[in-house]
Amino acid sequence: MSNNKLFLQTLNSQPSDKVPFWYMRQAGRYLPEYMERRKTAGSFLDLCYSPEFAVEVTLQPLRRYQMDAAILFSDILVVPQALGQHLEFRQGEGPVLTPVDTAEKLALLSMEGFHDHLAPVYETVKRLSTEIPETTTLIGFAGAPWTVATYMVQGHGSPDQAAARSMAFQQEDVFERLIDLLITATSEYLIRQIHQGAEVIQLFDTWAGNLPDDQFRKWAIEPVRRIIENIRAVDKDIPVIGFPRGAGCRYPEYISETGVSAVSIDTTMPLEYVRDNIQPLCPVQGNLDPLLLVAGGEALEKRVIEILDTLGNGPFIFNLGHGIVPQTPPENVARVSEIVKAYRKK
Ligand SMILES: Cc1c2[nH]c(c1CCC(=O)O)Cc1[nH]c(c(CCC(=O)O)c1C)Cc1[nH]c(c(CCC(=O)O)c1C)Cc1[nH]c(c(C)c1CCC(=O)O)C2
Repeated sequence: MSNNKLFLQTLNSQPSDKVPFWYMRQAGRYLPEYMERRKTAGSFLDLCYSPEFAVEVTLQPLRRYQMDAAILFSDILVVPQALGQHLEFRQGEGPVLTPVDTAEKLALLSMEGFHDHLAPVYETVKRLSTEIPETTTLIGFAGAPWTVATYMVQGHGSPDQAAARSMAFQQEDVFERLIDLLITATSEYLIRQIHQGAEVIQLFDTWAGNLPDDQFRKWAIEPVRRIIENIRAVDKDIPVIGFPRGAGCRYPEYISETGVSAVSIDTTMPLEYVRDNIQPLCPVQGNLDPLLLVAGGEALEKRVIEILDTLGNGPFIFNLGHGIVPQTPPENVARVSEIVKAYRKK
């Protein structure tokens, strides 16, 4: 293992006096150089399927802020697209898919052609593994099955994920087959990323928090447990960061049941609770509010220090509690990055 990588050291709970950092959605529309690239690349999905562009936009934030980790530039919804579901990203509207809400529509999806469709993503990972700086860790990722299913069933984003939650109650057998397909597809997708050079995997479960407790176990914990089992059968040491956003007091159960190596903590989690109840279980990552990063000023600096002082003495990766938003001033990201880089554990 390359022990000159602070990020990997921290994930392995090895002591260090510095705190590694990166930001969810660190590549994207808040950067003028991203917008410039996007103009020539065509649509957002074209950017995801062009290794040349995807490598370039992955590297853009690193040049500005020297994060400890680079995350593959892609999207969680390339998986349903590779399974045969129609997907577009409409300007100002986000993702639009043809809903998969019946057994008949589910039967149209398959693993045939799956890896061919995703070949450009694998190529991007391969190129990144040699192009990122030596001390930077490469993160591969996928959406967790529950969150991906919420978009697949509803056909677009929604505040309450009602279509998927209803389907899980009303057509449980069909919904379970959809989740099983996603477990297989996601495991294979991540194994390929690992083979091409991804050193850490993050599983994004953005909508996990909306599930009642028994459903949380069934659709957020169990699928992630199975994916981790599958990928560790191939690479027994691969670190996996879980992000069950909104899990609240269910974080400890999520950690012990899924086998994640670390968790990403959303903005709502109280720092002292995390320090006392979660950090003893595994390294944590988080949890600055992306909207405070937009607001900037003294309140931002104060909160960054508060997070570092509370969590910095255990294994900790500085990050946001959710992704960077497009209106974020790049100079605020620069300021926070400087504070974290200069910080030393006491
Ligand atoms: C739910 C989800 C999606 N995608 C993702 C999630 C889980 C994390 C989260 O909750 O933010 C994850 C994601 N999406 C993107 C990345 C790339 C890596 C990174 O820099 O973090 C990652 C890790 C790029 C993206 N994914 C998207 C963009 C913006 C596309 C553009 O350039 O117009 C980027 C850079 C689009 C996207 N993709 C998705 C939505 C709902 C949208 C539209 C909303 C929006 O526009 O921000 C699905």
